[in-house]
Amino acid sequence: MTSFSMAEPRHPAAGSAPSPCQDHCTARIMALTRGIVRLGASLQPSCGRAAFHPSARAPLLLGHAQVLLGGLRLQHSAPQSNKCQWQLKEDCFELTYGGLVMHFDYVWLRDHCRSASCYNAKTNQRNLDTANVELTIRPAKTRVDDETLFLTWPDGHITRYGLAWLAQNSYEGQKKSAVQPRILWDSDTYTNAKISSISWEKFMSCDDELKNFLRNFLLYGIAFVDGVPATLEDTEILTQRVSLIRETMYGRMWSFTSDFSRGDTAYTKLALDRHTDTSYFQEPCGMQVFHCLRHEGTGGRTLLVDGFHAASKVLEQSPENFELLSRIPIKHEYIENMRDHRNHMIGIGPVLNVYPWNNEVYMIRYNNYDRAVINTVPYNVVQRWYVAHRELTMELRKPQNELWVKLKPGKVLFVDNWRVLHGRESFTGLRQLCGCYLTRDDVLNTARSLGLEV
Ligand SMILES: C[N+](C)(C)CCCC[C@H](N)C(=O)O
Ligand SMILES: O=C(O)CCC(=O)C(=O)O
Ligand SMILES: [Fe+2]
Repeated sequence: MTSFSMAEPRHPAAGSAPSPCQDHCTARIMALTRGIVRLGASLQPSCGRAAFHPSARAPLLLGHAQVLLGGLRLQHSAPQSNKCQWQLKEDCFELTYGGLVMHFDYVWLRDHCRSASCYNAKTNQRNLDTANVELTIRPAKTRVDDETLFLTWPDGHITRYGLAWLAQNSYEGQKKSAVQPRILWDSDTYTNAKISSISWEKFMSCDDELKNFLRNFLLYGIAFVDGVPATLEDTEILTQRVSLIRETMYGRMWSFTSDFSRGDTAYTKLALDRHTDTSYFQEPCGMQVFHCLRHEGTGGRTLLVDGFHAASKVLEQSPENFELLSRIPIKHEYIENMRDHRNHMIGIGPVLNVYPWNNEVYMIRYNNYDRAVINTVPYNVVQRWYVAHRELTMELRKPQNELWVKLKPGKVLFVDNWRVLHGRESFTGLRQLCGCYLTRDDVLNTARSLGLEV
């Protein structure tokens, strides 16, 4: 399944300036239109910007395009060049470019005009009032040159679209690629990947190292920093290099031990089965940071399991169970009576949250402790949901999927709480853990600012 495999990283929008790989791409497109690129032949670009060519990102479309190009019946259209063909269809504008057949709704085209009066390029915001676009609008005139489509609208306004821009922003060009590239893992594959921990000094001082750290964190959903001074303050400084801290009812930075100071099993010495945290938030916390400041005793190892890997197995084995887990809304709840007030949190959403256009899982909400009463579906659906939930649980519990680590003072663990489940072994003795939750948007923002395409 494409959505679960490691997809090509996304590339920045190609500008209109010719890129060094353009000739290379053009040659391939010409080859394609002549039908001499074999199905399955790799279109991997030989230069970094070749993703401007849509089929470089979606080589699977190649064979499809060959067939279609061979049998295209063109109406109201003019072949503009070897690599681009278009036709004004009744309900959409059809564009074939770089081996990709795309369909654009006419209102969409008017709405996405990037002219100075319709779009503010300084703020990257739309100026055009979409509500003023006639819903039956059609272009009065169409022209395509090598790299640009020109549409003249009935009122005379002209929109220019880069063909590469259209390819990149079309449904067809987008649906096969993962929004968030990832490498699914079990214990062996993660261990064999030998992702080295980054040292605290490098993490704090070198942007390239931080970028590398974030790349791995986003690909695997976990990452470690070593040699961090074992204090809450230093842990806080560390995390702020990556993101804003997400404050919750547990505080901003938290530090906890088995004193049952809060009404939750986390604050005991008991084992905790694999789970995601804050499933009882409408938007569960994106990332979690753990730093074990001290442990004098036995046990207490941390368990990590790749939830996306387990979900991909369910999809492979029984799509109907995957579907149930991604459709049925489930409630999670946190009820805590504090001395002077009460916390009551409710989060509702499916166990597997997927993007509908590519079935890519972007968030798993799995916490059997905090799952609330199911009353959102009738009993016969509940039955099927339990079957699906069981299958996912079995996957999550396979010993080969369990990565066990012992957190020690100095070793900080980052967990993508939308993906990787954590748990812990029971323990004896004094054990103190500190950490915080991070705002997912800010982690991704930092990653993008360092040049990562996520
Ligand atoms: C991390 N910290 C100790 C502060 C909170 C633990 C929260 C535990 C809760 N059952 C959940 O899974 O969300
Ligand atoms: O004690 C631990 O290692 C983790 C406990 C836990 O699940 C949590 O704090 O979210
Ligand atoms: Fe937890």
